Amino acid sequence: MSFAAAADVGLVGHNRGFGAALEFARKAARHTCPLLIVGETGTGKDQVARLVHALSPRADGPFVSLNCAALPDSLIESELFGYERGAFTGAGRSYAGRFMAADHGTLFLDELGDLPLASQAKLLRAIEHGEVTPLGSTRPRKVDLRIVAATHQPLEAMVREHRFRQDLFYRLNVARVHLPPLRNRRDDILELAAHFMEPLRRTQEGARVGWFDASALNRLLGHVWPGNVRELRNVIEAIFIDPPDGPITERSLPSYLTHAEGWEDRGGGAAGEEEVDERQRILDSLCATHWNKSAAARKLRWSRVTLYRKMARYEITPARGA
Ligand SMILES: Nc1ncnc2c1ncn2[C@@H]1O[C@H](COP(=O)(O)OP(=O)(O)OP(=O)(O)O)[C@@H](O)[C@H]1O
Repeated sequence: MSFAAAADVGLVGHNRGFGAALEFARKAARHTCPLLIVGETGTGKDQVARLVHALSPRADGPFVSLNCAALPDSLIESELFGYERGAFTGAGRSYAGRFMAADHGTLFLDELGDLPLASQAKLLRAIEHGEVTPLGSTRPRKVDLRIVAATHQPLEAMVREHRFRQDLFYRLNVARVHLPPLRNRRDDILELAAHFMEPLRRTQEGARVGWFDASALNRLLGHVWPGNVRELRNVIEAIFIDPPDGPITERSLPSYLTHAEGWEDRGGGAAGEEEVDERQRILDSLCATHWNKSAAARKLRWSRVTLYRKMARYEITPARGA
């Protein structure tokens, strides 16, 4: 990955699994196929979506985002597809909607797993036909954009439980970036901490803050980080509310960090990383060969049987028609 490009949108980290995910995102950025970014809350999905847009041929076009969890079901469709004046009570003027606003650019659908089932069907139609029909209109409008979607929810399981449409899942799961949780990339914690401290050090008070002492370092490196990078950023900001003069000790850390039990590494972290790497390599080869599994298997120097076995293991679903 060109880390310079990642740094352009403020992405920091040299962990192998994270680097492999960014590398795949960078490659996928050049294509127009939809991209699905998965990862726990606070792992950087929004940031990666912006990176993909910035590196894409549509970089000069708009980047428009919609958080599917932030709107009530009744408003999602009018927000996505727009409406005509008088389409419903209160529609005093027409509204183009986010799809049209993202024309020639990227539409980022955050928290895709929260999109209501009825809207999922309309979204699929809009993607497949490249057109949207605003509420209250019968005239479809052409739109040319790239969809990047993100979710922290297990979409495969939601498909099995009929909570997410299988056809939309297949349409969006063509290229997938998995961002590892911070607990599986603890080698990035200190670099990220330094990154978040840098602007805070620019004040007179902040400039006197030193680095973490040994006990504070233990706390940082041993914490589970359920809120991932966002939680780490918040912890750093909290330290600078009443900044210490000199090294940062345990006393400067939020109390929940020093009272919580540390995370027991049972070897899962390293294995998790390797798995993320392998999954990315498989997706990379499949995307590069347009999901031709014989060609992808050759690229990976595996037999087709091995590729099928690994695809099943990592729940990699073939794109429709592949
Ligand atoms: N690799 C990184 N380098 C620097 N900052 C990062 C990185 N990853 C995440 N952040 C920062 O952490 C915060 C959360 O990131 P972001 O909003 O992209 O996460 P997310 O996965 O989209 O979260 P959510 O699922 O809750 O929407 C942001 O302030 C972002 O700038």
